[in-house]
Amino acid sequence: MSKIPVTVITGFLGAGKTSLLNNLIKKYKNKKFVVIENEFGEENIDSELVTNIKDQNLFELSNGCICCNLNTELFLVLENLIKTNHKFNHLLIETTGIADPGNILASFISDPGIKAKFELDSVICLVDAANANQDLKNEEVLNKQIAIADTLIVNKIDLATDEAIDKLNSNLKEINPTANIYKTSQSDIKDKQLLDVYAYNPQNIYQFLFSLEGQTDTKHEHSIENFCFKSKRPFNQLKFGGWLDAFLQFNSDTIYRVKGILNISGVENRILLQSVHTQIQATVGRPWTTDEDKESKIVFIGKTLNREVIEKNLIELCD
Ligand SMILES: Nc1nc2c(ncn2[C@@H]2O[C@H](COP(=O)(O)OP(=O)(O)OP(=O)(O)O)[C@@H](O)[C@H]2O)c(=O)[nH]1
Repeated sequence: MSKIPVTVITGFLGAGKTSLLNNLIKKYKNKKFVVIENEFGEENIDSELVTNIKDQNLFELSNGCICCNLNTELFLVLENLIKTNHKFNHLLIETTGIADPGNILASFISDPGIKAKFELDSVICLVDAANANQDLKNEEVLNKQIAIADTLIVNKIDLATDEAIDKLNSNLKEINPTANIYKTSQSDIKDKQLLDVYAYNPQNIYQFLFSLEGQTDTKHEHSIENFCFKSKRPFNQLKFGGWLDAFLQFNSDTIYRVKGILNISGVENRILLQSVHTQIQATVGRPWTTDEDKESKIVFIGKTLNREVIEKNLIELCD
C-alpha cells in the first residue's frame, strides 16, 4: 500500500494558512483529504473556517500547540485514522502561528510507526508580506518556520509595497536559500503545483544541493544562517555517525536542519543525509559516477552557527 502524503502548512499568525488550506481543498478536487487543524488555546476557531470538507475528515487539536504536545494528541489521531482504515489519500496539517514545525517533521521522518503509513510531502510556510519584515526581527519562531519549509508563499501582497516585497524576498532567500518562493494574494495558488511534490524524499536532496551551486554562504541580520561544507576527502562512517548524533543532541536548540550528500570511505554509492533537529535520516543514493565526482556536500541551517568549529570537526572525521 502506498504511503499517504502529508503536507504541513505553517506560517506566523494570520499569514493566510487557513485561506491556503481552503484553496488547496478547492483546487485538488480529486483528492480525499483529511485535515488536522491545530490552534493554540481552548477553542478551535480555525476548524470552523475550513470549508468543503466533511466533518468526519476534519480533526481538531486544541489542547495547546502541536509542536509541544504532538506526541500525544496528534499521534492518537494518526493512530485512529490507521486503525479505523479511514479512507483518504492526502493529509493536510495546519499548525498554529506560533508553532515551530520541526518536531512535527521529525516525527514523520523518523518515527517508525508514522513513517510506515505516512510520507512527508511538503512543508509550506505562509509569509505575511505586510508584516514579516518586522516580525522577522522579533519572532524567532517565524525564522524557524521559514528555515524549515520547502515552499514559501508570500501572501497579502495587496497590503505591501513593491519595496517591502523585494526586501522580504531577499530576507527569505538569506534564511532559506533553496525554498521555492511564490507571491500571492488571498493565498490564491490556482496555477501552482503544491501537492505531491515530495520535497522530503531523499532523492530530492540532490536537487536541493544542486540549487546551492555557485551560491555564497549567508550571514545576515536575522539569527538564522546557513552554510555548505564541501570536501572530496571521504568520511569515516563510524566517526561521522557518532559525531553527527552527538552534535545534533548537543545543539538541538540551534541546528534546525542538516541536508547532505556524503562520500563515505569504501561505499560505492552516495549516502543521502537529512536531519530535522535531532532526528537523522540516512539513505543510500545513486552510485558515484567517477572518482572526481566524489564530493561530500553538507548544508547546515541554524542559529548562530559556529562555522569554523563545525568545519574543523568535519575535517577530522575524514579518512
Ligand atoms: N488583504 C488580504 N487579506 C488576506 C489575505 N489572505 C488572507 N487574508 C485575510 O487575513 C485573515 C487571516 O487569514 P487566515 O487564512 O485565517 O490566516 P491564518 O494564518 O490561518 O491565521 P491564524 O490561524 O490566526 O494564524 C483573514 O481575515 C483573511 O481573509 C490577502 O492576501 N490579503
